Amino acid sequence: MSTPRFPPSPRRPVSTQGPLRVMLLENIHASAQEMLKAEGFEVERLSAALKPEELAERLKGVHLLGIRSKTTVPEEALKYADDLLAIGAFCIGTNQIDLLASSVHGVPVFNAPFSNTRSVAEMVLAEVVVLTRQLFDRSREVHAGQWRKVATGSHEVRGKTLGIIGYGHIGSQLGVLAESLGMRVLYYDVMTKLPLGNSRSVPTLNALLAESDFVTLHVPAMASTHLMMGPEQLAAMKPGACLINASRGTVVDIPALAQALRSKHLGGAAVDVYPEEPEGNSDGFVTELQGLPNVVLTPHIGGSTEEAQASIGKEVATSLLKFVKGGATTGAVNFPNVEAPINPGTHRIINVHRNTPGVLRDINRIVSDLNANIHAQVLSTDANVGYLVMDLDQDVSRQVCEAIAGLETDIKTRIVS
Ligand SMILES: NC(=O)c1ccc[n+]([C@@H]2O[C@H](COP(=O)([O-])OP(=O)(O)OC[C@H]3O[C@@H](n4cnc5c(N)ncnc54)[C@H](O)[C@@H]3O)[C@@H](O)[C@H]2O)c1
Ligand SMILES: O=C(O)CC[C@@H](O)C(=O)O
Repeated sequence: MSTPRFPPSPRRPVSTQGPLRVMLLENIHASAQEMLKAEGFEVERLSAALKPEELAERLKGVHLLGIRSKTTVPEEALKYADDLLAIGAFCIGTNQIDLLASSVHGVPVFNAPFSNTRSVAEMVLAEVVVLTRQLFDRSREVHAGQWRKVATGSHEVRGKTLGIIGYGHIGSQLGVLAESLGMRVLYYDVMTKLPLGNSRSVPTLNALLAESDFVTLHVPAMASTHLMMGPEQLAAMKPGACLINASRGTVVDIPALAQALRSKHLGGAAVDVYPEEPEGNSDGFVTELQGLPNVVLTPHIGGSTEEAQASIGKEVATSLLKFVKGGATTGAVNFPNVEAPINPGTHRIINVHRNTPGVLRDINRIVSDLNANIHAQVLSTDANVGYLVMDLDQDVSRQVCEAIAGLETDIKTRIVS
């Protein structure tokens, strides 16, 4: 775990006077824009990702940032984003964001942990059939005027074994769908998971690779999953087996996969995610896998269905609104989770501070010196930051807010009135 680098204390509350500014990147669904606009926010919606330097520049004065998987949010982009209240990752993966830096800059990150999982599971199931029947190759041939009616190497999926690596929201749904086609389902996960249907967990990755006709990856991008399918693991797969990766591009060693396909050790592959992906739809793309037989290449569209995107738009916009309006951090992936009922007739102070001893004492001294009455106070901390939601009498709330923002330990303070 890297050491947190706290920004200098802001000395002033975040200004939330006037309409809040929202920047949505990467073609986030219009459902999010509609919800945020309905609250009176100024919403700018762009179709592509921004490079970190441009992002840093354009984040000045922005209160809410919405991204998907292509926008990298490094610490540098957060340094001058003094007004940034929260980031919405309109997807599942949050590996593109420096979560520690966001947390110590007082910026919670919200994602959509379930909304696109069914879409991914359906696409992967389709790919199992497409690969075993070599449908894309046959289709390409007929498009080119070639008639190759062959059965060799084509199989039914009934009775074949699907090996799922990562039995989370996607992997477990996929297992249930695959059983409905008569497949045998094995899974390997680092956590103990409830097997659904007749699926069976195996104790090691190698045990899964040795038995599976199809191996599909559904793990997050993290140090322990980096290149987890390398030359050794690919060699451990059954001859003629197919590999599917719709998780993250860093999980599979692409040159090793290309080699395993060229040598015909593997019978095919479907790849949706790549170590480096273009930022927008007009950019070109090159991978070593292009042109190989029985290889399905898709442009990171596992979760790209209208149903999933509309639902993600609403889910993440709802989290952002609950945070802006009441300070709720439930579901934030990098922040202490707090959700306090609204106290009508009070003003709510939202404060993020360095988690060092004595901060609550200092804050309560300010409240007491200003003779303010506390109606509610909820504090939750993690290793780096403390997150405080406090409801006060309206007449003193602004003074209290300004005094708290002046504390050495302060990271971000605002008032919701
Ligand atoms: N292609 C797409 O468009 C698309 C869409 C959605 C999600 N994704 C990717 O799919 C990933 C999985 O999504 P999910 O919703 O199922 O996540 P999840 O968190 O529900 O499940 C991930 C599972 O992987 C397991 N795991 C972690 N490290 C492992 C390891 N080393 N070996 C085996 N298992 C391990 C976890 O214990 C967990 O059960 C996401 O993190 C995201 O990167 C891609
Ligand atoms: O929509 C995207 O950009 C990412 C989809 C997927 O990889 C996710 O993490 O949810």
